[in-house]
Amino acid sequence: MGTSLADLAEDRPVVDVAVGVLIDGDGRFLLTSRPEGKVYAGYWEFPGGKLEAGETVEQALRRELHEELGITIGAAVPWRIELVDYPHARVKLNFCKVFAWSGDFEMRERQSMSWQTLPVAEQPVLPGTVPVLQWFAEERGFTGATHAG
Ligand SMILES: Nc1nc2c([nH]c(=O)n2[C@H]2C[C@H](O)[C@@H](COP(=O)(O)OP(=O)(O)OP(=O)(O)O)O2)c(=O)[nH]1
Repeated sequence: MGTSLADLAEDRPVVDVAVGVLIDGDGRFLLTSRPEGKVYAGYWEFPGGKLEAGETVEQALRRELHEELGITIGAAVPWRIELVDYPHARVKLNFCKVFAWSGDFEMRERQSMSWQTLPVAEQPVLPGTVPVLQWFAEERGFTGATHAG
């Protein structure tokens, strides 16, 4: 039996990522654009980043959102997990809802931020972000396209 490309893809290590879905008092959620110099630069996503050794998802999320946005989050409520195979990596996205934070938003990586509801007006949206919009649609009884393009 030979090894197919698919088998090799399955063997790629999984990179754990903590992703924050910040929701404000009006039910809007925060999207940020990926900074220059990263893969998918300019694409809109939920803020977050990779876990460092020994970190829990919540710890990584608290660190990343402080580093990237200057805020300190309260509790991170685990929502859903998604596995995405990109050409550059195989990522496990640990999405958490966040309803409380303190501090003023600062775009420390010169990214942009945008509070959105459905349908999302910003584009392009990162492929790994699209399912989250669908989960919101299901939760909120929203029908129709969740985002442009
Ligand atoms: N933050 C975030 N990442 C996402 C989302 N959807 C999605 O597929 N990803 C992917 C893109 C990247 O492959 C990975 C996150 O890695 P990253 O490069 O942003 O993480 P990082 O800030 O730790 O980056 P670095 O230190 O390596 O520069 O997860 C999302 O909604 N938010």
